[in-house]
Formats: sequence, structure tokens, C-alpha cells
Amino acid sequence: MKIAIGADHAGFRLKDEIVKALREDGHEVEDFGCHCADSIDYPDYALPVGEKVASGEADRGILICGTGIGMTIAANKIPGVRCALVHDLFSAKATREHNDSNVLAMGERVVGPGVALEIVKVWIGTEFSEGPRHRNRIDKIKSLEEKYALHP
Ligand SMILES: O=C(CO)[C@H](O)[C@H](O)[C@H](O)COP(=O)(O)O
Repeated sequence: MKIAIGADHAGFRLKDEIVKALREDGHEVEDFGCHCADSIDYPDYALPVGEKVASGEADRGILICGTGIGMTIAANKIPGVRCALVHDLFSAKATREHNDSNVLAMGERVVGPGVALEIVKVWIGTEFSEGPRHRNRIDKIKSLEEKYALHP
């Protein structure tokens, strides 16, 4: 799988661990940084990751900040991105099955690396449940994007 990944200064350590684990599992990972603890702004990293996923150049995206919240808010502004903030295994599975989430966000200040790596594994490995009720709801999200693209 092609995976785009990014983090801010509060998430780059966890991001680096995830990059390593994904590459060991054979995934193609494009790492958009950041790479050190100098304070930066999470929207600047949500943007390239979200665009890669929305354009189809990456299959999935992963974003890490302190809480995962800023990254989630920013990424979900990009049409086509369905970014899920996840800190437990149940939600990791459910958001793939129900929301077909294409970007995963987590907070390095919230979750430890052991749980985070398990979340990534479950989220990567779970397919969308092609049930009509889920498809219908995702179509309604797309309609919202179209509505506000036409009348921002
Ligand atoms: O957006 C966030 C909070 O919802 C992220 O967790 C950021 O990483 C966080 O705000 C960074 O905080 P800092 O005090 O600038 O290190």
C-alpha cells in the first residue's frame, strides 16, 4: 500500500516509529516530515498528506500531532479526505468499515507507541464494509463537500 505520512513537532517521534514499522511490513511510505522538535504548524503537514490521498497518489494517509485533533480538523477541510481521529482498536476497525476513512490521525501526547502501532495495523488491514447504508452516508458527506465548494 502507498501511504503518505506527516506530523508536527509534537508528533514526529511517533510518526518516525510508524514509518519504520510500515516499511518493515513492505508498505511504500512517503514521509512529509517534520523531523525535529522545532515548533511548526500542523496544517502545513496535513495539507500535503491530505492532497496525496485526495488525488489518489497515495492509498492512505497518517497524521500525528500532540492530540491528533488539529491534524484531523485541517485534513478534513480537503475535499475527498475522510480523516478519523483514533486512539483505540475498536474505532480503528469501525472507521474503516463504516466511514471508509482514508486518513488516520493520532496524538502522540495521548497514546503510547505500542497501542498506536496496533491501531495502524488494524486500520491498514480493515476493508470498508460495502453495505448500502454506509455507502449512502459517505455519498451524503460528498454532497456536503459539493454544496460548500459551489457556495463557500
Ligand atoms: O492541534 C493540536 C492540539 O489539538 C496539536 O496537538 C498540536 O500538536 C499542539 O497544539 C501543539 O502544541 P504546542 O504547545 O505548540 O507544542
